[in-house]
This record gives sequence, C-alpha cells and structure tokens, in this order.
Amino acid sequence: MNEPLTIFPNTPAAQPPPAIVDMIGVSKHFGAVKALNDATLSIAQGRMISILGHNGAGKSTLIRILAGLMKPSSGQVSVPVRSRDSEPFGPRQARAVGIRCVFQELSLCDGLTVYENTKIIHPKLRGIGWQNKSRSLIRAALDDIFPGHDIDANQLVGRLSIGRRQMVEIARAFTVTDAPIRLVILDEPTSSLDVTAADQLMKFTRLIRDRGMSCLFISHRLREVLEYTDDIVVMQDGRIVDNLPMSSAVSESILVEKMGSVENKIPDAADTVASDKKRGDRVVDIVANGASKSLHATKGEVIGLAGLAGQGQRELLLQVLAASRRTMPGHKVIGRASYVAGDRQGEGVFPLWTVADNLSIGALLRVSRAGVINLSRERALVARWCADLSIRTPRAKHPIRALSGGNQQKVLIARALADDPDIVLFDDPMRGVDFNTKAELYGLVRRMANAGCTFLWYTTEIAELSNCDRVYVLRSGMVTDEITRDALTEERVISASFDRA
Ligand SMILES: Nc1ncnc2c1ncn2[C@@H]1O[C@H](COP(=O)(O)OP(=O)(O)OP(=O)(O)O)[C@@H](O)[C@H]1O
Repeated sequence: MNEPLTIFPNTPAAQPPPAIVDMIGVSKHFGAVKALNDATLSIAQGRMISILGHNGAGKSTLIRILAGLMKPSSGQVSVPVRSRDSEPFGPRQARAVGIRCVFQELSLCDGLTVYENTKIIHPKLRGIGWQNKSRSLIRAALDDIFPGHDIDANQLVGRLSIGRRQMVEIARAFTVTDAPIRLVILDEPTSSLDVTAADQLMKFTRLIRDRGMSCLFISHRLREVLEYTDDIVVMQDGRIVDNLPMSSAVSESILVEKMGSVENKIPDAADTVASDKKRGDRVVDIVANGASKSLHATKGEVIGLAGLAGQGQRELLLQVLAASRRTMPGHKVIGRASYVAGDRQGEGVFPLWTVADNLSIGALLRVSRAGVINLSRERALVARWCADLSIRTPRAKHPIRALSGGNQQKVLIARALADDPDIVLFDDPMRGVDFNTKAELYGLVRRMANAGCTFLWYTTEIAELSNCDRVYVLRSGMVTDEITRDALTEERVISASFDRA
C-alpha cells in the first residue's frame, strides 16, 4: 500500500476527533417531491457507514448534499474539522475538507484516457511531466485497491467495460495530490464489479477505516453491509428512520424490516423453483467454438451467465440478440428476444424522454394500431408496469432523468418485459434496484419462465445465480463450466472464473 493515502492532520489523542461533516435538519424539495426531509447526521472520523433504503428513499440526495454538490432547501451543513473556515459549505469546501464522491452514474469522460481522467480532479497536476505523475497516481491507487487488475492507465475510458470504468472511478477518488482524504462517499460502488473486485474494494475500505479515513456507502447488497459496516443509516421516503451501530443482533431480516414501507414480497422458495412441465425445445443453441463448451437454453429455462466482469458475457447476449433477427453462423435462436442494458446511461435510457415514453417504446406494436399509438392503451400498459415493478414516479409523463437511479433501471426492465418476448437477455440488470424490488423481480422472472419465456441472465452478484436453472461460467469469451442448479456453489463459480476448475 502506498503511504500518500493517509494524509491527515494529527489530532491530540485525548480528545475525540471532530466530526468530518454534520448535517442538521436538512430538507430538499424538487417541486412537490420531498427528496430529503429533516435529516440529521454526523459523520465521525474512522467509520464505515452504510446508507440503506428503497429506490427513491433519498440516499443519493443526501450524499450529494454531504458532498457539497447540492444546496439544501432548508437546514444546515457544517464541517467541524475546519471550524474557522467562514466559507459556506459547497463543493470547494467539501474538497478542502477531504470529501470525495463516486456516484452511481459514472462521471468519467469517454474520450479521455484513464490518466487524463485522473488529472481532471487534480488541478494542481500541471506543468512538465503531469502525464507521468497522473499515470503513477492512478496506477498506484488501482494496484492498492484492485491488486491484479488489468487496466492500463493509457487506455481510453470509452473502451473500458462498465465494471472497469467503475474501478477507475473508485481508484481515482483515492488519489491524492494536494487535499487530504477524510471521507469517501461511494454510491453503490460494487454494483458493476464482479465478485473479486467487489471483495477487494470492501477489504480496502476496512483498511482505510483503520487508518482513520471514513467511508460512507450506499448498497442494496445487504450481505456486504452486514460484513463491513460500523453504522447503518436507514432511510424511508426522504427521512432517516434509524441510525444503528452494527452488532451481532443486526440481521438481514431486521434491515429489510427497517427499510419497511414497501411491502416485502419475497417469493416463496417454491416460486423460484422451475416447473419442468413447460420445458420445451431448444430456443438458443450456440455451438462449441475452439476450447469453449457449447451453450444452449430451452424454452422456459433461466440460464445464468457468470464469471469475472468483461469476460464476454455482454458480447454473448448481444450475439443472441443479433441472431434472433438474422442468420448467424454457429448461432440458432428461435423467437423474439429483448435486451436489458446494464449500462443504463450509455445504452439504456432516452434521457430527454418521459418515463412513459421510455417504457412503452419497447411495446409499441402492442399499444398501436395501423401505425397510430392508442394513448389509453399506452397509459394502461405504463400504469400496469409501474405498479408491478414499484416504479416510484410522480406521474407517467415525468422526465426519466428526475427519477432515482434504481427507478430508471426498473423502467428499462419493464420496457423489455412489456413486449412479452420469448427470450429475455439480462445484462446485469439489477444494478441499483432495491432489495424488495429485486425479490419481486426474481418471482416475476420465475413466473414468466414457467409460462415459457427463456432468460439469459448475466449477473455480477453470485447470490442471484440461485434463481437460475443452469449457469454457464465465461472466461475470455469461452464457456469454461456449465453448472446445474443443484451443483451450484460460489467456490465452483469462482474456480471456473479463474481457470482453476
Ligand atoms: N433532479 C431531480 N428532479 C426531480 N426529482 C428528483 C431529482 N433528483 C431526485 N429526485 C427525486 O427525489 C427522490 C429521491 O431520489 P434519490 O435519487 O435521492 O433516491 P435514492 O434513494 O438514491 O434512490 P436509488 O436507490 O434508486 O438510487 C426520488 O423521488 C426522485 O425521483
């Protein structure tokens, strides 16, 4: 580990160190929407804090205010570590205090390299040789956090997979030139990371916590929350409803209950078990290629695609999509396929459109006659899917950009399912989707599969594979293992991902 990560002013041992940032009675309104309501929170030094809550609970709003990027409508934010500073709290002061933020919607510039993107957040990095300094900074941070990564600092960010982009963005937040780091805020940092990278990151956060830095993170993965955090802040409908220290008494079910408000519809185990009755012919058949095993899926099967991120899973899904529309050698795909993108900003949402337009575009033929959209049918379709997937939107014609990240993702899933496809191609679609809705979606997938729909489902969350009938593990674009549901273990997936099978 490189030493520059721990640049802290020394505090006398006798006194407890001052809080990094305090928020008192903070509210934020967007028109009639109360995104944050009377929130009070103090972030102490050397703590790992997680923020939990359903989609739209106000988590991103809270962290934007803590990072000085959004002005509260009322209430106060102060930084006791710089109590003599008279400047009002904003992005400049947040940076000077040492607050860094990594958002759900990644902010790297596609047209710049990894090291150029690093330079952007370090204005002091200039003059002769800035390129080399910037390369060294980002390489060191990547090596510290994700040892064994294969990211080249000279690569164009636009050429990196979403998982690698997320790694770069996280590593960049931990690079230091002038300002110290006291608090790193991570909004769903593991949502696009494979199991290895997610594990490396969580272990790294523990390490920096031990060195006095704080980390605040949002996650819908309760397992990592329980394993790695000191304090758990629970939000509901814009309010902080609980702030509890981690203890052995805190369990997954307690947290689910505390997040409350959304009815907990976790499907029965029986619901998630495949019904063999509807099983039929092969609808996807990809013949073996080189050392790769062949891949197939029958009608009504839920097939998982696993492996480290960027091992050809996305490409495979896109090949199946292409083969459902035209003849492709080595590929047989029977039926209409629809695709749910994992990179929702890059290839998912139409940002200037409304929620309704983003959703119904997937099922235009269903809601139109003779080329004319029947508006009442469209309204009914949108209302049905918003209710089924608990999409929180003030109205159907609301701009999609004003929805929370998880709710935007649910619109994309609804778009793909609304057209009643024969084959659904999931490219890690649960990114940002809250715990309750995920459980509802797992049940929906199984019901659709039992009715004959086939799923090819790439996921970076190993626990999610238990919803699948069979799992293919991919490495370097090749299928390295095929695992049936009853033989599925995390060890076997990891082993096949690393060529240790
Ligand atoms: N710029 C905006 N304009 C209008 N409404 C907004 C805006 N940003 C957020 N909201 C609304 O504020 C509420 C809280 O959103 P926020 O993004 O903070 O939720 P979240 O808890 O982070 O959700 P998720 O888990 O889905 O990311 C939501 O109802 C959202 O639609």
